[in-house]
Amino acid sequence: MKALLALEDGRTFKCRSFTGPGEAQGEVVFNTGMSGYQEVLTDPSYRGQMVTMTYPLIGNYGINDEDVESDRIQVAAFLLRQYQPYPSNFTSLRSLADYLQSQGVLGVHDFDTRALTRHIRSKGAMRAMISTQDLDPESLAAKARAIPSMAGSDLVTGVTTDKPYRWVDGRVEAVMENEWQQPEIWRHRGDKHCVVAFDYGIKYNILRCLEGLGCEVFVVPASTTADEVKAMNPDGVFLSNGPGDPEPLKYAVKNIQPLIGYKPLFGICLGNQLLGLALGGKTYKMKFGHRGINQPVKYLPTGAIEITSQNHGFSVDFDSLPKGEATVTHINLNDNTVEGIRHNKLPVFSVQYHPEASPGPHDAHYLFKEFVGLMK
Ligand SMILES: NC(=O)CC[C@H](N)C(=O)O
Repeated sequence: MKALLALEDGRTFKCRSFTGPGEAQGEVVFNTGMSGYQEVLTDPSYRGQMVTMTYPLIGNYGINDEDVESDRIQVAAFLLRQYQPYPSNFTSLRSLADYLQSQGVLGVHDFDTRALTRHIRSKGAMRAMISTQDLDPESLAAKARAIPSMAGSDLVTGVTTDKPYRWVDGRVEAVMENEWQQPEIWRHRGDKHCVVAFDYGIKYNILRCLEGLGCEVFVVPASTTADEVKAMNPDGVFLSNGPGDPEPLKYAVKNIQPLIGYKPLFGICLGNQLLGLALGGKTYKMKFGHRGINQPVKYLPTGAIEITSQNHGFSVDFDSLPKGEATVTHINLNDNTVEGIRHNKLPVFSVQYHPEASPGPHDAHYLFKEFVGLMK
C-alpha cells in the first residue's frame, strides 16, 4: 500500500506500508543501530517521534516477549529501507508487522532511509506527517508544520506511571492504595539497597540492572514530591530517562532539588538533563541528537573511552553548570557535548547515555555498581 511522508520543510519521501492503512505525526529521528529494533520501538524516550533505522534490513529476527523496554510500542511510526517478513530466530514469537499492527502503529518500507538521514543531518530534526490516505505533498507538509514543536512540550506526563509500583523478579508488581506511604514499605531493608526511582519514562532494563545488583526498587510517578520520597526513606534515589524537552518539566526540577545531598542520587539521560537543571545549569535542543549503539564517550578523569548506547535530542550546556559545584565528567567524542556530570562534594552523578544498553554495548555497566557502592 502506497504511503507518503512529508517533512515540515516540504521535502517528501514515497514509501509503502507493510502494516495496512494509517497516518502518523511526529518528529523524525534516525537510529544507527544494526539491531535492537524491539528495544527501540518500546523505549518511552521515543514518544512523539517517528524513527528510521539506518541499517537497511529490519525484521529478520522477529519479536519476542523478553526484549521490551516498556509495556507498549512508543514510537509514532517506523520507517525502514527493507522489511523482512519471514523472521528466523529461536526467541521469535511473531513478525514485526504483526506486532506493529496489533498496536495500530504504522510501519513503512521501500523508504530511502539514507536520503532522509542525510537530510536530517544537514537540516536538523524535523516534524513530519506520514499517511496512506492523504498522498498530497502540500497538504501533508502543511499538516507537519501544524504539529506542536517538541521543544517546550512536556511529554513525560503521557508516559509516567499513574501509580507507584514495585519491580520484583523482572516484572511490574502493582501496590495497594497508599501502601507506599506506610511507615515501612521495604521488604528487604538491610539486605538490599532500597531505591526510589522517578519514572519519567523508565526503560525496563534500568530496573533489571538495579535489581540484578541487589536493589529493591520502588518506581514512583514523575510528580512525586521530595517530601514523599523522604517519607519512604530509601537508601538511594534514581532519575530515569524519558521523552521530550527537559526544560518545561519545572515540577520535576523542583522535586529533585531538595534530594541533592539527601542520599546517593544517580540519573540517566533525561535524568541527567533534569539533574543539570536542578544544579542551576541549562539545556538546549541539539541539531539532530545521538541515537545508536556506537557513540564514543570519554571519561575525563581517566581518559578511558567507552562505546555507548544513546537516544537523546537535548543536551546539558557545557558552560552552564555552576563552577565549583558540579563538573562535566564525560564528553561525546563526535561533537564534544556533555555526556555526564557529577556534584563536586555530594554523591550525586548522572550520564546522558544509556549504561543499561538495551540495545547496545555494556561498557558502562560500572555506573550501576558505583551507585550501589555509594549506597553501601
Ligand atoms: N533517552 C532519554 O532520556 C532522552 C532524553 C530527552 N528526551 C532527549 O531527547 O534528550
